[in-house]
Amino acid sequence: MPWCNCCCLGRRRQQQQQHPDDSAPSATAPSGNPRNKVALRPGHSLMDWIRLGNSGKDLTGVGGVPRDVPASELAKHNRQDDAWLAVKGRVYNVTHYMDFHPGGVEELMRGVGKDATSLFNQVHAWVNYESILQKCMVGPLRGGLLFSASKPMQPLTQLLFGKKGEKADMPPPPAKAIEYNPSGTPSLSSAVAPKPSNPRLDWFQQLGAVTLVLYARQVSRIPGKLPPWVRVTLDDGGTKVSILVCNVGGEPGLTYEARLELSAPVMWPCTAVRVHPDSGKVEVTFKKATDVIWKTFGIPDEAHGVISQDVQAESEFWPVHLVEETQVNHNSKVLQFKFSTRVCFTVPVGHHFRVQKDIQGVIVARSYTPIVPSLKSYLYDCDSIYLMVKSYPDGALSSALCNLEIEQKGFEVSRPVGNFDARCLSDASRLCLIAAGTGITPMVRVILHVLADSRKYCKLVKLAFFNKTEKDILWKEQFSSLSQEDERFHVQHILSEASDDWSGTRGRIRTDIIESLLIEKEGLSVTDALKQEPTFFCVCGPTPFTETTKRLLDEIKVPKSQYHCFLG
Ligand code: HEM
Repeated sequence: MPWCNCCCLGRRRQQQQQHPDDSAPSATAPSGNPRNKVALRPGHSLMDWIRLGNSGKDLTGVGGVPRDVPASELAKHNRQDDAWLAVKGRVYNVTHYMDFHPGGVEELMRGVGKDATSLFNQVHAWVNYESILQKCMVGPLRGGLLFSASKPMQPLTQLLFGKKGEKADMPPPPAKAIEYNPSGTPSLSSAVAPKPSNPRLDWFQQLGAVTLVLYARQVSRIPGKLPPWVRVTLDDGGTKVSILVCNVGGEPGLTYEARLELSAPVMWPCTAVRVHPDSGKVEVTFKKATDVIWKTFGIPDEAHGVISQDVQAESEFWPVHLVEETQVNHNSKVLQFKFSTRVCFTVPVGHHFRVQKDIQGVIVARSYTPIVPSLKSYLYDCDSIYLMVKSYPDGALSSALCNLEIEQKGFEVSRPVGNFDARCLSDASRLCLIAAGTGITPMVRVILHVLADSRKYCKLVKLAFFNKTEKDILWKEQFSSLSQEDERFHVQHILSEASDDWSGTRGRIRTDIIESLLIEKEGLSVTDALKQEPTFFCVCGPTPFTETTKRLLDEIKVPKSQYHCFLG
């Protein structure tokens, strides 16, 4: 078994050892929490760094004129007061960045004077270094390979002298495509490992609605397989539809695109997108623009039916705008966004996406797990996204999000990212959720997913929710109402800085709190409790919280296959 599918932390480390140059999207922070970072001195936030970059100061140390850097020259700049490093074929002068580096000077020094690509990727492949360090670039590393990073690389001249916010104009590498072949046999398979078969297309209609159905491959629940998700787009005329199915047959990054020209226009947004993870069946329903029975659904367009290993996925971002906001507590809001173009996604339970914004010429990004409008009404428009955002005083992105005006644009979201397969919950009759702060966000859809299961197999969902003070607790009333409405759901609040009148549990994550989730009868051991009731744990919070909880679960001998840590 290459890695444990049920623990992001385990997977992340193993991946790093095997494949230092692979990005590990599953390890990105799903909750929007700050990671395990050092405390930066006042005046050294990301916003301060952006201001310094825009101040006109030469941060390259070489007058801002790009030049080739041989490895021998790079090696000489290995001191804290004269520090260069190379990432993915480009050399950066990080001397001024030292005190701004969220991981601290000591960590950054590990990469100086050399090609730090592998080290960088091992620690945080998702970091948008090209944008953050754009004003520090010395030039290409002579003999080094220019990689395509999270976005297509920007040409050197543009990075050094380009206009702010300008889009990269170097084309991304081509997708390795298998052209549609009506016989169902892929005509070119050299670059794609698995042998996919083209999903079958079907449709049905009512007077006012049409449903397009794709039968993609069945998805087995085994490590390494990912649940499918779907992106739907419609052109302004309402007839050209694209349905992109991702992770076809559970194969990470394998996509199939149905591109159809409909017989008559339909309305946007689509009224439903359903994905059945086990069968791989996808259904997309549109309201017809005119109530009339169609003779055919239409015709496939010439680009229909391409199966490809999607190498552009990480550079695909979609603009969104704010449509509504709800204050949740003193520093957090639920923000409802809509896509600004005719696109919508399904996001698998426990998956997240990157939200990014150009802030004074620097692309600042953070991961957020989408939630639902509320625990009571969790049906919403296909083209809406709900984010729970906590505003951090120094958080460039979170404060920009929390200070948005209605209808304001400027933010973009990526495709869904993650390695969680919610089907791992289906064998558990008891689910124990351990969350801290905004680490609650992945739990929201996990809870609703389990409680909505028509088989009602899960008898108990227990949430242990850690916060500092009572006013920090997110959705306290909503969780309390849910526990009154559904007797399977229980919530326990634990506060680390509780006021004197707090009658609930106090402290931080510890063994007895975890055991109390499991052991209902006095004297029962953890092993017996686990045997009596098949149990699954989900954990999410800031990285130290998650690491500690993982260690405690290991200590009390909860099998690794029975917990999942969302790295926060
Ligand atoms: C190559 C040597 C480097 C090492 C060993 C290193 C190490 C670290 C560590 C340990 C952290 C904190 C823990 C974590 O977030 O997981 C961190 C955070 C961070 N580092 Fe680095 N770093 C390096 C290079 C860089 C470079 C070149 C940049 C350029 C922009 C950078 C930007 C950041 C950012 C933005 C964070 C915060 C990440 C987040 O909030 O998700 N680091 N780094």
